[in-house]
Amino acid sequence: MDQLRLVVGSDAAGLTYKDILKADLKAHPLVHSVVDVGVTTAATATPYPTVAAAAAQLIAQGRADRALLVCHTGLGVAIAANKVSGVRAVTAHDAYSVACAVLSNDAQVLAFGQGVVGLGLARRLTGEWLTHRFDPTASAAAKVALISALEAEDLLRPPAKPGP
Ligand SMILES: O=C[C@H](O)[C@H](O)COP(=O)(O)O
Repeated sequence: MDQLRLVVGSDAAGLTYKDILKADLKAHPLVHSVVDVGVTTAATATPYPTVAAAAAQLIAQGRADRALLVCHTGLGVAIAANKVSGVRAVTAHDAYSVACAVLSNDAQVLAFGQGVVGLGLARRLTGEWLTHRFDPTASAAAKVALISALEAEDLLRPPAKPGP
């Protein structure tokens, strides 16, 4: 199984978990590298969208394979990461969802809530997450391609106003 180039990031509310999970990841045989986009101290006020965008952009640029993001709930970092074109981010706190996020949705970003999930479970889920790989020949791929098509066609843009 290929090693993964990872990014980790958090706001101050997710810093404790982010640093522990980062250490776990750096020691894992399925991990090639870990880039930390911050924050690095509890006094750092960088807001969660800024951190999430920095991590997601590394993925969109092809400089990382996956990101693990932590905030208080795991919700805000996922919402923000999903604003970066080509990035699919989910919040998941159970093993089945973590597996399906990769196998079904080809999500590159996993988000945890430090205020939601226990540290032991977060560490276990992180280890399991590393073992999952999306199969581009699976039927799920066509549905993931539809997500990409939504971005490419910019279907969320308001329709042009009719002419006079
Ligand atoms: O989703 C947002 C996160 O939980 C964040 O850590 C806390 O955000 P808030 O301070 O805006 O509630």
